[in-house]
Amino acid sequence: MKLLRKRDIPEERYTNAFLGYGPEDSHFVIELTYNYGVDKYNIGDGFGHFGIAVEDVEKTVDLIKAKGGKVTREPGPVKGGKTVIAFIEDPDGYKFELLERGPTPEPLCQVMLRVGDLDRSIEFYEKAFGMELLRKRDNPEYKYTIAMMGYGPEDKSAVLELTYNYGVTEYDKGNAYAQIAIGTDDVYKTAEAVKLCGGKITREPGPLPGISTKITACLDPDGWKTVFVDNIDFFKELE
Ligand SMILES: C[C@@H](O)C(=O)SC[C@H](NC(=O)CC[C@H](N)C(=O)O)C(=O)NCC(=O)O
Repeated sequence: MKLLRKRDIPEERYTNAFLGYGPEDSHFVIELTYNYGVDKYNIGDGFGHFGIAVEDVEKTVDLIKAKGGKVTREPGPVKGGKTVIAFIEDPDGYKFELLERGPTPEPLCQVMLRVGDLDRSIEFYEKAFGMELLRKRDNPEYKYTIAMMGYGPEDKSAVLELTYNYGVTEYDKGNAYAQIAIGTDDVYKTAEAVKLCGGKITREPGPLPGISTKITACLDPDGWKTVFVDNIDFFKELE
């Protein structure tokens, strides 16, 4: 990944770094936040992983090992499937799944979150966020079902991988993973749609104090947070 941007906000005592495989105006990126003086967080057990598509999982794992990285699951076909995967962990304990795929414009391809009721989540992300159910796969042998939700095909854009483990309705969300962010043309209409679908607005739509970027924030039925950012305001911020 490349470091795309770093910004320090001393008045709020945090620093951000934005990392990804392409520019922020057209790619999914990871926003890392360092809060002054805080060096440990609880990741909990609800957040799953970020997915990264690579052309050769085995080779990537060798490189990661050579650089002293932590591999938590060796390369091999996913249990109950064919895709070659591996899991690695960053220094803060965030998990990354490496998925073997052909070349893609968006290697940073998944955010996996565990949910307590898959159909409830699918309906929410379809109706409130306008996402599409791209794929649903049940794996009875390993007692889980996944649903891929997104705005474009899995091999070309980042998707949300929702995982339901049979019988598990609640997870500890910890205090480390924060949110996904999605661009919108109208934060006010987005907030209305979220409210109509039973989502909880945690920040009413409007401009952020100090800068004019309009945002709104909400929680899904499991309490996972999403921030919507006005597209035009965001592009201006990047200029
Ligand atoms: C290719 C795509 O389908 C996957 O990678 S699924 C990955 C799979 N997911 C789960 O097992 C989810 C349920 C699990 N109980 C959880 O909550 O994480 C996975 O992680 N497989 C691991 C393996 O070693 O194959």
